[in-house]
Amino acid sequence: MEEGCKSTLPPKRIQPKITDFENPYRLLYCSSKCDKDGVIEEIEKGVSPNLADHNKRTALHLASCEGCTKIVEVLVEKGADVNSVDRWGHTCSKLLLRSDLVIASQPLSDARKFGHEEICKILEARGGTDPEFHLLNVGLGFQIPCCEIDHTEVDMDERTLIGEGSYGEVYLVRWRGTEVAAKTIRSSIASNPRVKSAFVMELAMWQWLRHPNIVQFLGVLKHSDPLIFLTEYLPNGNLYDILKRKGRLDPPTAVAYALDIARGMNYLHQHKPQSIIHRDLTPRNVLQDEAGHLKVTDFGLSKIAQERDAYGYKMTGGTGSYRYMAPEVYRRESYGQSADVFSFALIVHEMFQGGPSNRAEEPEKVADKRAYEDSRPSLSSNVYPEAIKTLLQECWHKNRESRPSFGDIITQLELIQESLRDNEAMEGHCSCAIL
Ligand SMILES: Nc1ncnc2c1ncn2[C@@H]1O[C@H](COP(=O)(O)OP(=O)(O)OP(=O)(O)O)[C@@H](O)[C@H]1O
Repeated sequence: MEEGCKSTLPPKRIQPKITDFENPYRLLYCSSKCDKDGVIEEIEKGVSPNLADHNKRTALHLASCEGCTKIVEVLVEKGADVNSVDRWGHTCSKLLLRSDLVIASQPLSDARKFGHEEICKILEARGGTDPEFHLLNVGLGFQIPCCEIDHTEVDMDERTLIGEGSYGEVYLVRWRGTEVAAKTIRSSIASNPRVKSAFVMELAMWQWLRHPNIVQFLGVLKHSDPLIFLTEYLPNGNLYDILKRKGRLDPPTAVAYALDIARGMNYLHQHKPQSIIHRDLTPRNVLQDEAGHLKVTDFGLSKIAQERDAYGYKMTGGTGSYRYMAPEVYRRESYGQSADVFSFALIVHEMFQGGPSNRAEEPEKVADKRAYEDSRPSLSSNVYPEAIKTLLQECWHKNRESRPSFGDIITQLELIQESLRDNEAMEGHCSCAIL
């Protein structure tokens, strides 16, 4: 404590912020990470076991997906609703199946989908139920595991344009009384049956994913041409626009945002049986929800962009992704999860900086210099806490094996977040005492 700082007053209370993760995210995060102590700690603090995120995904949904039997036991013991239905209700009751995998919005369905037998038994014993599924065909000539939505349920005439990406336009539409985003895939792209089927297969994978920091996929519009799929609507737009509007973020907000992205990415990388590598993690592919939390979107789709390249289509790098591209990806070498860690570091750097440090330079030139001259953004400004500087240097290390995993990044960011809170509390305490 600083000299002259009296300890007679209680520390100034830090007002909860939109980016505060204490509630409910810690319960949800601990549940998805099978952290039993963390879950018990949160419940003992008074957090409801039925507390849910913006999409009404509860801790039980997450633990059931991840196969965290011990967490499921604790939650049901503490009164968690085994039949809680998320925001999308039974939206995927019409499911396209190739195997006996299922998608649904209830914990039992989540557990069954991932083959967590023991959890299924626990939930069934407590009266857990499972929605109904059907075999359907999306009109591609073969059956694929993808949730299909009847076009009569979405009034495309009432659509509002939100933006445009390299695949097509994105609209705000109403579906069953809820505002959702409708992403269109240009006919020029989707008319190629191979590209279309690659897209739908990626979407099919996306539908299985459920995490508070991953944009929720809802389904593909039946017989749509251009191909249209629905995801949840994130009203606050993307991180690129947020940074353009707000400029540099204060360290607690930047760290909270970084944690959001890292948690979403960790979920993708830990996905079983196959890890999901994003390949195109950029501020434009990170969206903000009403509560101020960030969610990662469009993973896997860049794979198709590469395929499109082979067919003569434009690569996503042209829209700015080059700025975030790992050197090994740019050099067209083999790459893995650590390529996403590299992109993540550049995004975090921008959050502290208020935007890209080399705006004037062509994105491709930037990527080239990173790949062949080991050029990296400057960390000389005093806006970066020391621990953040160290983390960024590790994450954009030229040797990809030296980059940390997202699990490690989360641990480090949580420590940084804690120390920022301590500093804030200490500063508040000191200024109160002095006043
Ligand atoms: N689910 C969503 N909710 C709200 N806005 C969205 C949603 N998805 C995309 N958008 C907005 O629509 C615009 C276009 O998004 P899209 O994902 O098609 O392209 P992009 O990510 O900007 O570029 P690219 O396709 O090259 O990656 C962006 O401004 C984005 O913020």
